[in-house]
Amino acid sequence: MSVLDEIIEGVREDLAVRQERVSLDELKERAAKAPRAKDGLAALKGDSVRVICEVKRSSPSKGALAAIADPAALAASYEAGGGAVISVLTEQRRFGGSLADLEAVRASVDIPVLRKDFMFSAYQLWEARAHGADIVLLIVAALEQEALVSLIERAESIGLTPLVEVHDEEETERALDAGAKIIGVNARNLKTLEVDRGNFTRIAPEIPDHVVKIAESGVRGPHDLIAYANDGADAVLVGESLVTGKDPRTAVSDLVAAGAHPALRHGRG
Ligand SMILES: O=C(O)c1ccccc1NCC(=O)[C@H](O)[C@H](O)COP(=O)(O)O
Repeated sequence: MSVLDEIIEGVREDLAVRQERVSLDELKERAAKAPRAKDGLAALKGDSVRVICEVKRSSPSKGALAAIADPAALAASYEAGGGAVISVLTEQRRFGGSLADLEAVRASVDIPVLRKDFMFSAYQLWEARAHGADIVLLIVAALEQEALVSLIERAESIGLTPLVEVHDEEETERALDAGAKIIGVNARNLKTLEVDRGNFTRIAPEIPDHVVKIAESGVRGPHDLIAYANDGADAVLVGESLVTGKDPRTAVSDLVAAGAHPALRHGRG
């Protein structure tokens, strides 16, 4: 079984428990009371390279990364550093996250919040909205085409912005066929868990200009952001280097400053 299949099996089991406790109708009621969703698309494209900052305690590739006792405080420091979006990993077994983290982060920042999880059902989208998410991740490798199309439509219909994640050219074609407006190219191979930043270099030219391009994984500092930006990234998604560093606010502001350099402005905005 692949790592992705293993993760999804655990997510299905945990989801079944939550579905026993909270009905879809209850979730919809909570979602109706949640503050209006923020515009994820607008936050991710502009005349500088945007930085998506992740709350990530652990990962299948690295194990424990950081305890993160107060995800709200971490998110606030990301926002203070100039982050454009906060990504909250809500998967529990391998990443140590939760919907409580999502809710705490939502309450602590004004910028859009991404629920980063392994989504395959409308119930999870309603959960995301009910707990304050503005953006949701949809991983092409985890979804049949019909499900991908339907989840994109459903997400948009409830006010969420879908970020569609791909790993290769075939998945990119599927994402475009499904109508994705934001595509994240993940440098992390889901079979080997190795990071190859060249993935973005190879795949970005396949993505039309009107689609927002996000380079995910493997950003260790400004030099990686600049390399991704030179290959056409509108935004980068950064986890490990921020949660393992000493000063997340400064690390984010260094990335944001690099992304605002006039030399990177060509074709942006
Ligand atoms: O991080 C992992 O090991 C991982 C394994 C399997 C599926 C997804 C995984 N990570 C999720 C992500 O996409 C990253 O958290 C995100 O892109 C940030 O990457 P990084 O800056 O390298 O932590």
